[in-house]
Amino acid sequence: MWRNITRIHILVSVACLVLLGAIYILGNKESLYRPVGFCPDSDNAWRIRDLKMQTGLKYDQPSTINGRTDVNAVTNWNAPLVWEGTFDPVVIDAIYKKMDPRVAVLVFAVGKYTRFLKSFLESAEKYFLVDFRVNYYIFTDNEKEVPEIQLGQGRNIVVVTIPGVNRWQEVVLGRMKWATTTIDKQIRNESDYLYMMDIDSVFHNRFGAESLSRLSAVLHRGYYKATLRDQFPYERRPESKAFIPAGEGDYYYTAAVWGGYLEDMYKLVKYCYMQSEEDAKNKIEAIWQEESHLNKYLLYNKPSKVLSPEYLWSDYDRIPEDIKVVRISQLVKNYAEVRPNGGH
Ligand SMILES: CC(=O)N[C@H]1[C@@H](OP(=O)(O)OP(=O)(O)OC[C@H]2O[C@@H](n3ccc(=O)[nH]c3=O)[C@H](O)[C@@H]2O)O[C@H](CO)[C@H](O)[C@@H]1O
Ligand SMILES: [Mn+2]
Repeated sequence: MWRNITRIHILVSVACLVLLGAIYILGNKESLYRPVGFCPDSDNAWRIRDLKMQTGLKYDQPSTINGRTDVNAVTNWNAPLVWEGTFDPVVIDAIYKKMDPRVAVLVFAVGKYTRFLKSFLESAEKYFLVDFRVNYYIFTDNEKEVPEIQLGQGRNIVVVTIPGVNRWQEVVLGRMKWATTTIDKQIRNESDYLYMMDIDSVFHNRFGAESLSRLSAVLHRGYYKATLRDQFPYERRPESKAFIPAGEGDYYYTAAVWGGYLEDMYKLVKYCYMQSEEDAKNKIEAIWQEESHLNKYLLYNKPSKVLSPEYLWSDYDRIPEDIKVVRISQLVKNYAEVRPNGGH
C-alpha cells in the first residue's frame, strides 16, 4: 500500500515536472528564434534597441555640412525624410543585417492583376531588401497563375487564396480585411516588419533597409512638391470617417507602398478596415478608399520615417530633377481592361 502511494506520488510529480517544462519551453519559444537586436515591449511588438555595427567597416565619413540641399530631409516632427544621398547603404545595411529582421510583403493579385506578379517578384528579388529575409504573401483568387520564381536564400512565397470580386473597389478595401485576419492567423508569428504594396509596380533600383522604421509612409508623387494642403485629395465629406477638414494636413501619402513594425502596421491596417466598415454602414465610401483612411491616421499618428517619391514613382510621369533614383515605379496600365468593372 505505502509503496503504491509512493509510486503514484513519484509518477504525479514527474508528470507535473514534464508539464511545467513544456509550458516553460512553449512560453519562451518566440524568444528562442527571435533575432538579436530586437526586444519585446509591453504590446508584444518588436522594437529596434541598438543601432549596432561591426568594427572595421569601411565607408565614407559622414558630414554635418554637406548633404542634399535641394530637398528637405527632415519633417517638422523630426523624422527622417528619406532621399537618395541622405543615407549610406553600407552603414544602414550593416546595422539592419545585425538585427536580421523577417519582412512580410503583402500583395494582392485578384482577377487580371495576376499578370503583374512575375515582373514584381523578379524585380523585387533584384532590388528589394536584397540579402534580407522576405516572405511574399500573395493574396489571389487564382493560385494557378502565381509564377515560379527563383528566390534568394531566406525568401519565400506564401499563397493565400481569397475569393474573386465584381468591383475593383472591393479588392482595394478588401485588402485591409484580408491583411487583418491573415496577420492574426499566421503572419504575426512569421514577421518583424510588414509592407503593404500594390502589385502593378516594378523595382528598378535599391529599395533597402533605409526604408525600415516603426511606421514608414511614402509621399505620393503627384502632390509632394507644390500642392497646398487644402488641395490634397483627402476625404472632404464630414460624413466619412476619413474626413480631414480644410486647414489641416502635412503631406499626401500613397497607399501603394507602406510599411513598418508588424504590430504598428497591424494597428493601422485594422484601423483602415474598421473605418471603412463604419463608412459602409453609413453608405459612404471614402474618395480614395483605404488611402483616405491611411492619410487621416498618419496626420494624427505621425510616421517615424517619410519616404520620398523615389519609393513609388510612376511610369506615367516624367522624372524631375530632385528624383535622383526611381526605386520602384507603377506600371502604365489600361484601367478599363484590367479591372473587373472598368476604369475609375
Ligand atoms: C499609386 C497609388 O496611389 N495607388 C493607389 C491607387 O491605386 P491604383 O489606381 O494604382 O489602383 P490599382 O488598380 O493598382 O489597385 C490597387 C491594388 O489592388 C489590387 N487589385 C485591384 C483591382 C483588381 O481587380 N485586382 C487587384 O488585385 C492590386 O494589388 C492593385 O495593385 O488608388 C487605390 C485606391 O483607389 C489604392 O489606394 C492604391 O494603393
Ligand atoms: Mn496600383
